[in-house]
Amino acid sequence: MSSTSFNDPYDASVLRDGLFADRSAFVSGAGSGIGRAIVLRLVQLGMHVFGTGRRAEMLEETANLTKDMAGAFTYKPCNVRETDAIEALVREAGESRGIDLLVNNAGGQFFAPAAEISRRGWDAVIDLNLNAVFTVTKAAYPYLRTSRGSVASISLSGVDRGSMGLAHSIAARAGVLGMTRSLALEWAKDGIRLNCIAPGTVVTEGLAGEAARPMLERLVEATPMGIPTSVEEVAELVAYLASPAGRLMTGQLIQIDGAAHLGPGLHMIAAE
Ligand SMILES: CCCCCCCCCCC/C=C/C(=O)SCCNC(=O)CCNC(=O)[C@H](O)C(C)(C)COP(=O)(O)OP(=O)(O)OC[C@H]1O[C@@H](n2cnc3c(N)ncnc32)[C@H](O)[C@@H]1OP(=O)(O)O
Ligand SMILES: NC(=O)C1=CN([C@@H]2O[C@H](COP(=O)(O)OP(=O)(O)OC[C@H]3O[C@@H](n4cnc5c(N)ncnc54)[C@H](OP(=O)(O)O)[C@@H]3O)[C@@H](O)[C@H]2O)C=CC1
Repeated sequence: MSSTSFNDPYDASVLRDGLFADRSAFVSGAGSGIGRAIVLRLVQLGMHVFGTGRRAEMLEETANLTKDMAGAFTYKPCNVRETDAIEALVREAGESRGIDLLVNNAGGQFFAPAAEISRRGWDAVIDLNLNAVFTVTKAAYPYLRTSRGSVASISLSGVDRGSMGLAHSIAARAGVLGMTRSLALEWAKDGIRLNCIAPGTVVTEGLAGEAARPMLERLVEATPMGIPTSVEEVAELVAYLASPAGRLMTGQLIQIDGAAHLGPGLHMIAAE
């Protein structure tokens, strides 16, 4: 186990300043972890980002962090599982500035063996990680068509091979991957590109709240490269895919995980 602190900031920036001047993004789960890092990088690159999440105070903190940056961040709290409300919010953002980039990042689950997942628990995770992604993506379609924009959906490393303790979440993310590939075909004629980005272990508040430190150490040890994924490198990949360099990237699953998905991998670690 390396002595690297789990969440040291990592300078992953390779894209040029001003890259996204006059461009707009919609980011869900913008108040913490990976979503916040994505917002910060996009705003740094000049974008106007509209963010959402349930907790206003977290979104406000993200806003404070963007104050001196080139672009801008505005937000409104919303639960992505409330279909009418989130559709209205996407419309509001789209009508005010358009949407060049949609980032489906809000998500999460509880870790449990499948035999202990109730039907309500299953439905809750599918609702958050699959149904809401479809709702938001469909609501953004008219604006993405106008901008010939792109979509990045945050997935999970191991989505293509299964993961212990995560049957519900992997099923949902595999659904998003299928949706992404299908829409990459359907919407190619509109110039819209859609990709899934699958991080390995990212030591955000969200994961650290679930797993004790020894579990985090096991997660990192199960990563062949022995390094957790930083929020900054996920953010840079999102920005790259939205940039002109990503012009032909669509329908992809990109696992940014230090080879965790190739095994022995995170997918074999059971919740304890
Ligand atoms: C611990 C480490 C294991 C190792 C695994 C290795 C894999 C590593 C890589 C994975 C990396 C992933 C990281 C992340 O995703 S970080 C983000 C983490 N944060 C979260 O996930 C929090 C988000 N969770 C939620 O928002 C909610 O839990 C959720 C949407 C999933 C449900 O919300 P809701 O409010 O609808 O839920 P309720 O409380 O009303 O419950 C609904 C039913 O679900 C059942 N439930 C809830 N928790 C559990 C549990 N822990 N075990 C079993 N069942 C659970 C609950 O009982 C309800 O059902 P019933 O009414 O039938 O009881
Ligand atoms: N950390 C990790 O190791 C990995 C994480 N991921 C995925 O990356 C994404 C971001 O996770 P991460 O940053 O780590 O964890 P966080 O818990 O910090 O982020 C989840 C974000 O989603 C928001 N969110 C959750 N439920 C809803 C909802 N119903 N409506 C609106 N917003 C919601 C939360 O905000 P609020 O609570 O205010 O609503 C929060 O900002 C998730 O999809 C996660 O599953 C994927 C691979 C690995």
